[in-house]
Amino acid sequence: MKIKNLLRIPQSKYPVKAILRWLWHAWRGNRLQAVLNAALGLLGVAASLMSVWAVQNAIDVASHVRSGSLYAAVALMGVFVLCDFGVSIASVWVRNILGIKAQNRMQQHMLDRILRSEWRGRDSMHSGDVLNRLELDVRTVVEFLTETMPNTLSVVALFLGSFFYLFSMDAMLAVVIVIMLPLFMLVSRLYVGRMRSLTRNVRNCDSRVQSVLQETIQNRMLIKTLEKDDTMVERLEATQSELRHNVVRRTAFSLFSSFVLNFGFAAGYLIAFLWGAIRMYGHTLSFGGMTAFLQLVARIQGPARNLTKLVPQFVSVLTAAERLMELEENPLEEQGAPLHVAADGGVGVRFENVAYAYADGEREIMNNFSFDFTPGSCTAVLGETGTGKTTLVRMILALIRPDSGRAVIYNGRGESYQLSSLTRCNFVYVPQGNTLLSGTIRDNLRLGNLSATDDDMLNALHRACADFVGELPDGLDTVCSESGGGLSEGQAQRIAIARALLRDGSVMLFDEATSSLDPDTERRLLANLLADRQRTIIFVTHRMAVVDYCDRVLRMERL
Ligand SMILES: Nc1ncnc2c1ncn2[C@@H]1O[C@H](COP(=O)(O)OP(=O)(O)OP(=O)(O)O)[C@@H](O)[C@H]1O
Repeated sequence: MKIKNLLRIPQSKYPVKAILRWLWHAWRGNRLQAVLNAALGLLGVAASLMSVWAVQNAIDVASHVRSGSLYAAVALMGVFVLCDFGVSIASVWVRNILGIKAQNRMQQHMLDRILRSEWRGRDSMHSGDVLNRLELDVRTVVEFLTETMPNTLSVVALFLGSFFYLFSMDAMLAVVIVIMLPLFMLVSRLYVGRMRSLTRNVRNCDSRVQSVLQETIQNRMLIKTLEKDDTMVERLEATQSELRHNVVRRTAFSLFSSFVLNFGFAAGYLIAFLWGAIRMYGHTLSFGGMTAFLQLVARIQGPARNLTKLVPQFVSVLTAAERLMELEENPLEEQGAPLHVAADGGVGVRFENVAYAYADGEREIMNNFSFDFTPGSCTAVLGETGTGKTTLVRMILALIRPDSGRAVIYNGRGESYQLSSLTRCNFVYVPQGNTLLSGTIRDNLRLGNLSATDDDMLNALHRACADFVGELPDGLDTVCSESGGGLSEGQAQRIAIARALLRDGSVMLFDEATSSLDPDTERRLLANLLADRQRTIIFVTHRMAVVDYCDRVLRMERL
């Protein structure tokens, strides 16, 4: 690889200033741990510097340069060693216990932010990528904020302390070190730029590997039936090989940089040694002084080495923060108290001249669309595939917004409100397919209403024609695996309907919600649902049996 190529700095998405501002906000949530770590680090520095002095003192006493008790001098050395032990035990405790708390807090914050943001009809990132960011990038950022940064403080303090000690012994050498600092800054700037892009590539590839793994595991039954086990393993190998390639490039650059750095350190130590030896030869430095001098040079090189080790960590955190900032790119939905529309005289939904096209879509899905789902009505929404039925449901639930025109929820009192995330509380929605989560049936039903009693749940299950739950050996406590595993599609669908019925909304929205039911169960379910005519009902369906139960039909046409 050409050295010129190694040093090339590519552009990054966010300016460093914006990333640092983001990190500063994140740090404010983890102050306690960071401050504790910093305090422990500084105590460690104090103990370390005192032990340099104690060693010099003991050697000077032993070589009669200074008077005093040798035993007391060695005992003092012991005390500082013990202090060092104490500090390191305390910092392991703080790191492990408070560290996991800080990580959990940041994960919760990020998840909350993702859930509250706008969705716009399609996720821009693969869920495997999002998970990878929530696990690894959160860990990198938290470790940096709560460990690396406070440790940097102590490393800098140790560096400065040693520097002034050295200055008092040999001003000339200390000044030479200061002169070298700008050179170090320049080299590290080049290094950071290049390393950032290499790290970004590695992290992106790692996300892709996780995405392939997750999708394969999630769909392993489908893959088995398509007999594509080998294809998926090959796909994993292809992404992994890309990851390996990027890791090799980063490692090559990292080794090259550390070779240059270590060469510099080794040369520095030899020069310092020669300098001290010449002074000792000329009797301007004692044996104890020479020992302390070499220890100090090592103690300056130690923190300087540590500072250079911080640079790759700094690079990693810039990359991790950037990837987390991308998770926060989607704007937040309107936040505030839910807007419950009073159900006096029933609640309806009205579309007035609505136009809509997906941002990345090729055509308009709605154009001058008007329809009134009047209070208490039961409407069947029909239409060929791709005509926009699901888009209509998304708009009612305010997951997407009209490009023009008005979509409102209103009641018999004449109050009307623009559909938004705040009006979502008025809807009871049963989506297509199996939407149960892992946990017991009770856990799933509680998602509909956290305060529902067992009686409420059994009542809702009865209305959803899911009385079979009562006959299961564990009843409501029956455990389902992911996506309602252990239940048939039709059983899972009816539990999902019961879950929706437990929600207290005035408008019920069913998106192909009876597709897995046999005709008899479907008829009983529809009769139960329509017995409650206080609610407005919207069925998106292809099934004629459903249409027979509805009093109105909305036919969606392809534009
Ligand atoms: N997130 C999206 N981005 C871009 N285009 C989309 C998006 N979601 C849907 N579409 C397009 O919008 C059109 C309407 O889709 P929609 O899902 O609303 O149809 P549908 O009537 O519900 O179809 P089906 O009966 O097959 O469920 C389709 O042409 C589809 O390709």
